[in-house]
Amino acid sequence: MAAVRGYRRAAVAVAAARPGGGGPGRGTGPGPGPAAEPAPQPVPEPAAPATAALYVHWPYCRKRCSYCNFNTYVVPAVDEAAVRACLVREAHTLLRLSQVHSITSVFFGGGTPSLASPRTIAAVLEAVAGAAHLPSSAEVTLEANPSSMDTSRLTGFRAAGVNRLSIGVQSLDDAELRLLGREHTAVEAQKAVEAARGLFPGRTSIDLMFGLPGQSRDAWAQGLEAALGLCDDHISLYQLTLERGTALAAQVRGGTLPLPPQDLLADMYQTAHTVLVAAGFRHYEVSNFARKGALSNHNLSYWRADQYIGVGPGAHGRFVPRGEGSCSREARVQTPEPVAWMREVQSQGHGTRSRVVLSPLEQLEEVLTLGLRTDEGVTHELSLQAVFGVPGEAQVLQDQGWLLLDGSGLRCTWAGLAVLDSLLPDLLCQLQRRWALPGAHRGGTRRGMDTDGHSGQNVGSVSGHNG
Ligand SMILES: C[S@@+](CC[C@H](N)C(=O)[O-])C[C@H]1O[C@@H](n2cnc3c(N)ncnc32)[C@H](O)[C@@H]1O
Ligand SMILES: C[S@@+](CC[C@H](N)C(=O)[O-])C[C@H]1O[C@@H](n2cnc3c(N)ncnc32)[C@H](O)[C@@H]1O
Ligand code: SF4
Repeated sequence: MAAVRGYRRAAVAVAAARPGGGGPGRGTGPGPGPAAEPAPQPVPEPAAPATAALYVHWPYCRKRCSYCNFNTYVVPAVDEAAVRACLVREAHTLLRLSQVHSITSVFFGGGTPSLASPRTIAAVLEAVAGAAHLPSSAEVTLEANPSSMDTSRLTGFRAAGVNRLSIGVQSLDDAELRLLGREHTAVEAQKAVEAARGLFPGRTSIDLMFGLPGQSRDAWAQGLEAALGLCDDHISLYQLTLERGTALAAQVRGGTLPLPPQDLLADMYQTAHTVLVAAGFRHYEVSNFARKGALSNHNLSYWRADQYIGVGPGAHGRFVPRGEGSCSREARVQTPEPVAWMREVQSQGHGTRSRVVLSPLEQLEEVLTLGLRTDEGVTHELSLQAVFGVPGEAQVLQDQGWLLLDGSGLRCTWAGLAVLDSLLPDLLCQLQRRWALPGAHRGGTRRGMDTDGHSGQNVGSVSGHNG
């Protein structure tokens, strides 16, 4: 079940081995639990709130970076008027289909949406505000590349309604930036962040990468110090993932570039946690740090498994298509290739490539895998004590110091957050086993996720909601 790709990537941010060897025994999937234990009783909740976050994908970049395999295209010329018209039309269609009354946040990601003109960003926001309520306080983020963000463009984005900027700094070392295939220098990135902070004070975030080929502990510590001197109140730290098909992966696999060993990667992550927490940042998610309350509302919607609508090539969404009379939450993906996507939007109002109804168990699995990425953990949604408060994998993980279950919910310890990926299979096994108990399916599953009991079938055809 694919969640938003960028966030799955961050889930493997730190794969430091869990000490203690094999760890708790792995279950073998759904099966009966001990007869004497009560089955988890999901609490029936009111109907889904008519709110959603909205993601908008701009699928173009000027040049592909050596490490990146996001859904992005380098083309000689973009027909921006056509792309704009399609983004507007698809936003209309999907908003009507979802029947949400209010949009809680908008995120323009990519690709490089700072290459779009402010006019395009304004047109999409006007369409959203025309089809649903878009409160003036809603977070509206635009991802920006330091190579395409001069002050006049930034001013235009702000006038269009953007109120948060996420800048791909990646590194503040020129040699590292060259290795990453970036078009900007460290000084240019610094100037870009300073300009952005002037226009979006308190709401400028930077992306940094670590675990680069040849990167030493000292080089990373220096990079962090430089970033701390420059940053505003939000930092995202991504451990380099070697993506198949990228230039960097070919170089590493060909033996021309070395990757830092696992223990050094774990050490880099720990260093970042220590340095940023000492500087007043809250490590609120595996890859994200914020101070002065500057958490990313949009990304929190993903981790809390709220509804979100994805517009644009390759965008993902999770929402209930109430406009069709449905009350099942679906995982949706739009057609990735921009020309094919535009053709579909022009002919049928949307370019939805796939839609899959999520079963109640699949929804709970998402709640767990996404919620545990945050420092607040999973705080509601299901009877946590009934699922995890009984002898089993979760109990062993608690005894080993990776997990906490108490009156405020289930969450990772700091040590557990760093090895989350290695904890999840055990937890999912326990969830699946407990879910299989008689009586576990009564009632609703969680706030905002009605269910008709279907199990993950692909409902393939996407006709019936043309816009
Ligand atoms: C889709 S990019 C958008 C940012 C913008 N296009 C730019 O690069 O300036 C979002 C972020 O994902 C991260 N990212 C992309 N590929 C990655 C990889 N292979 N490993 C780790 N992080 C990656 C980078 O930090 C990047 O800023
Ligand atoms: C890697 S994250 C970086 C977020 C940034 N650090 C911040 O705090 O705002 C953003 C990227 O994830 C991907 N992404 C996010 N939401 C998405 C969605 N709903 N559908 C498809 N891709 C999405 C896009 O490639 C986007 O550029
Ligand atoms: S990292 Fe950003 S600029 Fe580089 S190819 Fe990926 S989306 Fe484009």
